[in-house]
Amino acid sequence: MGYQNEETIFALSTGLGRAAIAVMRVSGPESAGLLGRLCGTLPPSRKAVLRRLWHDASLRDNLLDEALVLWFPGPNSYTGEDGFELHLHAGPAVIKAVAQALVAGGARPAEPGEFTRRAFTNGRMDLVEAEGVADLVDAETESQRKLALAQSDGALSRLYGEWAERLKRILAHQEALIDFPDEDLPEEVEQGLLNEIHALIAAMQQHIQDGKRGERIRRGVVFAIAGPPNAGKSSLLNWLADRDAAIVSPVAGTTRDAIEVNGSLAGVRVTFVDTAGMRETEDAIEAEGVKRALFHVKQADCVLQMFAGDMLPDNVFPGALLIGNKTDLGPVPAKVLDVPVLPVSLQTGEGLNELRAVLEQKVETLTAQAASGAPLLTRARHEAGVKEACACLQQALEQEWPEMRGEELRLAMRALGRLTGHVGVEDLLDAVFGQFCIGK
Ligand SMILES: Nc1nc2c(ncn2[C@@H]2O[C@H](COP(=O)(O)OP(=O)(O)OP(=O)(O)O)[C@@H](O)[C@H]2O)c(=O)[nH]1
Ligand SMILES: [K+]
Ligand SMILES: [Mg+2]
Repeated sequence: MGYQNEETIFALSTGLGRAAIAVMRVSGPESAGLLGRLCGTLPPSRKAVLRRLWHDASLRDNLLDEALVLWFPGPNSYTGEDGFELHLHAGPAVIKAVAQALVAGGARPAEPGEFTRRAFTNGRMDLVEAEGVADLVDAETESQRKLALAQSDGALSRLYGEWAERLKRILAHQEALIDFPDEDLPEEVEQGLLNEIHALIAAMQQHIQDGKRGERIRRGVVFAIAGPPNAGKSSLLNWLADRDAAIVSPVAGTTRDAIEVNGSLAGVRVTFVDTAGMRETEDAIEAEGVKRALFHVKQADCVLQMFAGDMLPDNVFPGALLIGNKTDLGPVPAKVLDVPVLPVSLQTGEGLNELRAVLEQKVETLTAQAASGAPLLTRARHEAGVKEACACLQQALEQEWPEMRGEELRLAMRALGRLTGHVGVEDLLDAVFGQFCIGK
């Protein structure tokens, strides 16, 4: 992309707070000068060396710290520019003094995500990989880590790149049909081209279908707990959270606002949402709670539908796990409306181990790897891009005129290009990089 950043930036790449070591990261054209100013001479490339850091080494003015220094000359650095890292003693006064020395040398503090944005600008990674880096920084569970690592390592980008290559070949054939309309190109050329478009559409549709799983891993699997008042929904939430997250009381209609608790099951991030008991009510606030409950039921990946004792539900939400609570007061039926019931007692703990196993199983099913082993899409942005490309290909199949078909194919190509950031993405960049922390 050939675009050079004039400014040299710096940021603390480690978190603030009491720690032994803080890593200061610097990138930009003035890096060599700055590092020389701090420690005298440039250390060897890509080797950790111990150096004294001065406010201005040439003057032996104000010793700041003794630190490990790493010099990363471009273009084979994270950002593609010259850069270096200082592994400082993490005292706030040390960090502040080094930051002041960097500013005195002409650098400025980095914006959130600016290092990775420069890596993108300098062609060191594409947009999908950059998003993978952001997810890796945020990863809390094993499955999030694996997904983000594969993505930042380019697995998803390679899949989109492959599709772009296939599309390029289709376009080339299409152009041949346009350029030689009256020559006797064999029928097979056109049929082969249509077959290829069909195959690509099928691959994209499969990817979109599998995609829900990737997104679930990234943002977590959401369970909504729903049912009539006093079924024991908040009691269930508290057990799942292992703390008193929600108020439990014998008063029907205790919970009004939806209460969310995060945790992890089977190595996957999960969110449980406790909701207001569903019933007809005159109370305006409770009615609002019921409305919110229905909203969460709709949004959830899976509904935990509770009832107590013999207050059987007269409908079951699609895909819901039915939980029959308060077995200590009497038995619950094995099935309701043909859906098996998980019998539990939040009071005595009966059935809770079995319930946990069922929930783990559910999480595994909802986030299972695609059968094809293909990388999963992880964001609504990817889904929208692939859907757009797919829609253009479907449009292409409808077109009688070769020129019109060619135009739809080019639009599909653009949609794929925007995904990885290879075409016209200026407006996208702030959205993608704004979510990073400073120093990445
Ligand atoms: N005997 C018995 N009581 C239970 C059990 N689980 C919950 N309870 C009691 O049932 C009452 C209602 O429990 P909650 O957890 O507040 O029920 P809820 O479904 O959240 O109720 P709302 O928020 O009002 O919709 C409380 O008094 C609980 O102590 C159980 O397994 N056995
Ligand atoms: K209650
Ligand atoms: Mg409640």
